[in-house]
Amino acid sequence: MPSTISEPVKSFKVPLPTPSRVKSALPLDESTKRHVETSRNAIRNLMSHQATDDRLMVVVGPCSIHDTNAALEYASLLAQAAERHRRELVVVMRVYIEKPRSTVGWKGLIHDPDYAQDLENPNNSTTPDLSKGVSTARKVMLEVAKMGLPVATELLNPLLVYFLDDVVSLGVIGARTTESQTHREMASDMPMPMGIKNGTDGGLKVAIDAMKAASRPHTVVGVDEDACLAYHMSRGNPDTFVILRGGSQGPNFSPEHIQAAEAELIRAGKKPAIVVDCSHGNSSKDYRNQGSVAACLADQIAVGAPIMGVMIESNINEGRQDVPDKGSKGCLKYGVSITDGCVGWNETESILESLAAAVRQRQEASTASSPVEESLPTIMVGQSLGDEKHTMQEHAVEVFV
Ligand SMILES: O=C[C@H](O)[C@H](O)COP(=O)(O)O
Ligand SMILES: C=C(OP(=O)(O)O)C(=O)O
Repeated sequence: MPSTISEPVKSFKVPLPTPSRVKSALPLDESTKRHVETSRNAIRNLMSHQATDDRLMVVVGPCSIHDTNAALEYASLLAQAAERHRRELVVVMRVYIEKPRSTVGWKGLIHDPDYAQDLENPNNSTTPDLSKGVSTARKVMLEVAKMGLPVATELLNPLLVYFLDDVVSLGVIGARTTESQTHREMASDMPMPMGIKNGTDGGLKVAIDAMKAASRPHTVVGVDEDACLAYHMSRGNPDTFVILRGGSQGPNFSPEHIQAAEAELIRAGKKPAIVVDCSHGNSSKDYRNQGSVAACLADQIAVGAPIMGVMIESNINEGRQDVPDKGSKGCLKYGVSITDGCVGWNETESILESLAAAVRQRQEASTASSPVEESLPTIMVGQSLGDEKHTMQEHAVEVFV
């Protein structure tokens, strides 16, 4: 007969350092701090369709990071590509150190920082090790940021985000937590722009509800400098946008989906800033489809669709591998995802090329058709949207004055 557990949880057994201790041990230097601030502002500008920045954001990188050496090799390839395309693309690296699981599975570097090393050493089975994980995750993000790449990550555990919030340029709320009040409270407290995915069923309303909730102040529970539970009022985060990632009802990256999403955002009084994920529900969870999704998005971008950014799951080598058991020496393939399948580096480069070419076309078209009014509906929309008595162009004028 199974024993019944009815005792309440009395205490947590393994202490974690406080976020402020880890931040002081692994500080942001002044130039990295400036880089984080500049890239957050660049993303904010893209969200508000500033005429001063007509580039496309591309959030690209591994589904998850399990091997920090491979992650940094990937980052150095990406930093060079970002430099090549700096006139067309704002390249942000996915540095995903925590994974939401549909049921169970590997939960990410922050829980299991020694995963790759432990595989090589059958006597070493020390995981999970969150104390080390928070520092390992912070170190890899700092390294990526120092290479000049803005860091994007899914903010999953609302207590762990405070170990990383100063180094992340773009936070994401994933499809499994978009409807969660705790995550909306966390988003309202974050100092960076936040992308909010549609729900796993493809529903956009939960993401728009999350944007509305995150824009307001909330009571948020965290820990103080002495590791005691505490709370404060968040400021409210006005810088949120939706990420269309498809879902169980199918993909949502077609021109009709983008137009419908734009209309829904405007009806809800939100800026029509839309990022589209080429992976997940939009690729039917097959990484080999990401290239054709990106090609369809490039066609739309070239003719001025209101797509502010694109997300791609990419790694050094393509595909995925099952998580080998601890001690399976030599089993782990280098630079291959242990979560979702990713496109490899060569394909990533050609996707970036084609997105950059689409942006050039869009830039050329907008320079050629200079009358400002013609391009107003998609490039000048301000935060005061939502009043249906106003036309888009009137809103644009409000933003200008
Ligand atoms: O992005 C990664 C996965 O899609 C997400 O973590 C869910 O994975 P799972 O359905 O394999 O658990
Ligand atoms: C888990 C992810 O995405 P989603 O929330 O869309 O499933 C992800 O981008 O890693």
